[in-house]
Amino acid sequence: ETKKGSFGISSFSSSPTKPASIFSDLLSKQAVLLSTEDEEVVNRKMLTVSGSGSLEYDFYRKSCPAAEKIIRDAVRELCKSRPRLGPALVRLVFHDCFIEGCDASVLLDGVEGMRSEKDSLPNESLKGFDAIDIIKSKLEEMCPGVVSCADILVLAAREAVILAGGPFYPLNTGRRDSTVAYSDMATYELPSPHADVSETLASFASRGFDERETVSLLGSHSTGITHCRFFKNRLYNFDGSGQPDPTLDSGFLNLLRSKCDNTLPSRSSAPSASLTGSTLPFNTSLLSAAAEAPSIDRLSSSPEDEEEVMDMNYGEPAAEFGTVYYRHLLQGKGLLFADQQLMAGEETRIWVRAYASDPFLFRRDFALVMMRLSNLRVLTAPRGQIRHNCSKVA
Ligand code: HEM
Ligand SMILES: [Ca+2]
Repeated sequence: ETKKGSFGISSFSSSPTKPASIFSDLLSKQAVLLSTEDEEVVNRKMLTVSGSGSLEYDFYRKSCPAAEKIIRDAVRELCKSRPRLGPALVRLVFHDCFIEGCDASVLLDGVEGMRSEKDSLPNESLKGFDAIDIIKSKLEEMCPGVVSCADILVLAAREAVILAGGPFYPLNTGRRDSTVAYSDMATYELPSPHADVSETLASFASRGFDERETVSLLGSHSTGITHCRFFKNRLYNFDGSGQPDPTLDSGFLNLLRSKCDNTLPSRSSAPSASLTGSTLPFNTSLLSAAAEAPSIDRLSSSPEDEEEVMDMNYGEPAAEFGTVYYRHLLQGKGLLFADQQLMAGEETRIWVRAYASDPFLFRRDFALVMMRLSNLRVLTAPRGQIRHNCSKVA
């Protein structure tokens, strides 16, 4: 079992001035397990500097002491039989927190007068909702009406990061759930896979993330899958040119073409057949692509046999979480256009290089940025509510 604090801690500076200095102390050393009390001290110190507002360390210690353990065990258990669940949970927390903060707004079903975020275009391929429901019902049995769906989301995603080989990061709790979904915002403000580097940076800057943080967050793309439709235009018809994206390495192009036919949604035709790749920006091209594509049951635990998907690591042996993603970018082998664009920005390129060559630096930065993501605009009492069922307002 991965222990809290097992991420390379051997010394701790007692009067740190900046989070970064704490983390470099903590994470650039060889792994040494801390005793439980030491862990507690370190976690509290890191949380104090992480700026999570009125959230609290171990918020449920009295009201539902087993909450965090129930979530951790459930995620581990579920991921054993569903290896694709973990990455889906990490993506889910990003799509929640990016839209009006970590308030579980993404989980709400649409009702009369309110469209759901789930049904917005960028969220169409989100999965893992059923897993959150399973975890929530376990918690409701134990302590009804106590643990928020928003806390479940961030804690479940943290566990999934660890299962993917990523770092542990401490999280405060006490988030509350929204009473509304922000469908339009989800449609227009989630970043596009077709965005260039300045669009991506602007999008993350609007949520308070700088270049370095944006590059480190994208390291999440070293786990999970992507559907071919999100990068197919790069293989066959980039920018309407009828040609592939010229920045794609040619061996890599052939590999991707062998996995992703140039037809939608059939798998059977030859890769070089017609040139139907999408060429327009996110809101238009994906609307049509998504409309043609077979719908995927987001609750289903079965493999995605209905539509072509590509492993984020395209089947290469699972290397270290994070590092492999940045090394691929250095080789021109980013899967999404937005991924590869990190090499087109002067400052983003510097961080890609840094993370490709220094796994400890990446783990440190990734832990910090996931803490920041998990604390975006949280709702705390008396605002918000605790839902009983994560897909419905209480
Ligand atoms: C420019 C920003 C980003 C864009 C354009 C983007 C886009 C995408 C796309 C198109 C997919 C494929 C989804 C599918 O085919 O089902 C994906 C997958 C994924 N994304 Fe992102 N993403 C971005 C940032 C992030 C961030 C910040 C995180 C987490 C902190 C994240 C985590 C993931 C994960 C874990 C997957 C794999 C999901 C799975 O296997 O089910 N992404 N992303
Ligand atoms: Ca939200």
